[in-house]
Amino acid sequence: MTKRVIIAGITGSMGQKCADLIESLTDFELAGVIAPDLTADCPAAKKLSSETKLFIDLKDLTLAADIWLDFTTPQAVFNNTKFALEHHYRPIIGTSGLTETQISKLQEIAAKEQMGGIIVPNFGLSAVLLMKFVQMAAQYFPDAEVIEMHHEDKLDAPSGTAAATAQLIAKSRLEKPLAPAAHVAARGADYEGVKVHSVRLPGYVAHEEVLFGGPGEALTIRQDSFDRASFMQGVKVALEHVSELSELVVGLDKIL
Ligand SMILES: NC(=O)C1=CN([C@@H]2O[C@H](COP(=O)(O)OP(=O)(O)OC[C@H]3O[C@@H](n4cnc5c(N)ncnc54)[C@H](OP(=O)(O)O)[C@@H]3O)[C@@H](O)[C@H]2O)C=CC1
Ligand SMILES: O=C(O)C1=N[C@H](C(=O)O)C[C@H](O)C1
Repeated sequence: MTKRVIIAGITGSMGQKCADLIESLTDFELAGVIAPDLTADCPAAKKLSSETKLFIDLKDLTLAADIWLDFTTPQAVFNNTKFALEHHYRPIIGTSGLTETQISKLQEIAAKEQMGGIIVPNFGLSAVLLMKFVQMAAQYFPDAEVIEMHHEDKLDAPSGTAAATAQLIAKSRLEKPLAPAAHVAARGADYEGVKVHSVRLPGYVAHEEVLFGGPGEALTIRQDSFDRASFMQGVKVALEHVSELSELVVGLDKIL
């Protein structure tokens, strides 16, 4: 049966790419889209089928749909996900910026509503694998720092991927790091004792490097998204499998 999808953030870079993806898939249709400045004559709306409903505010959104695909902003994502769960749209959340406390709260709501869904810090396969590999490395190299590099339009820092990577390193370490955690700006932000450095430059898309250091040796793990196309296979997998989830999970590896 065809699954009906709502895209939140349709006027953005990822929202646009996801609309094209859904258009190309036979088992999915774009039932509705939402963005605060959306108008019927804006370029994002003009490309859509006349069947797709346009919304600018959650309070007006009443629609029969199966899936909520969110690429909005760190400010909007918590309320959007809550709304999706409470209206029984299965959330696929690509937007960065959810804190651990917010994720726990959303997982509680999902359990109460008996809804499954997925929060994906990064849909790129190279980033999913990087996050697997860093967990292994952190068991042997407790000293690690993360450098994330993104395009100049990225609003938030550090990236959701870097925050998730730092948390995975912190959880996987078996010993305390040796390096002192000096709290000065030049040493980066501190995520559970893992330093994270954010770079914003034109020409970049989305990149992450994790440096591990030990006595007399070092290990570097790096991934690069050179194009947003790198995220679309992961979005497709999430669309295909989100309905199999019975809780709100974090990470694309949960359904790969
Ligand atoms: N998980 C992953 O693999 C990836 C995640 N991302 C994340 O996705 C998010 C979006 O990225 P990107 O598309 O590049 O960003 P953009 O800034 O291009 O798009 C964000 C869009 O969200 C819209 N928006 C803002 N508030 C709301 C709201 N309350 N409801 C609906 N729409 C809203 C904005 O509209 P307006 O401009 O009118 O405010 C804008 O169109 C970011 O958090 C980014 O980090 C990005 C790439 C991959
Ligand atoms: O804003 C982006 O571009 C990206 N955001 C996500 C993040 O914050 O980690 C995923 C990817 O890095 C691209």
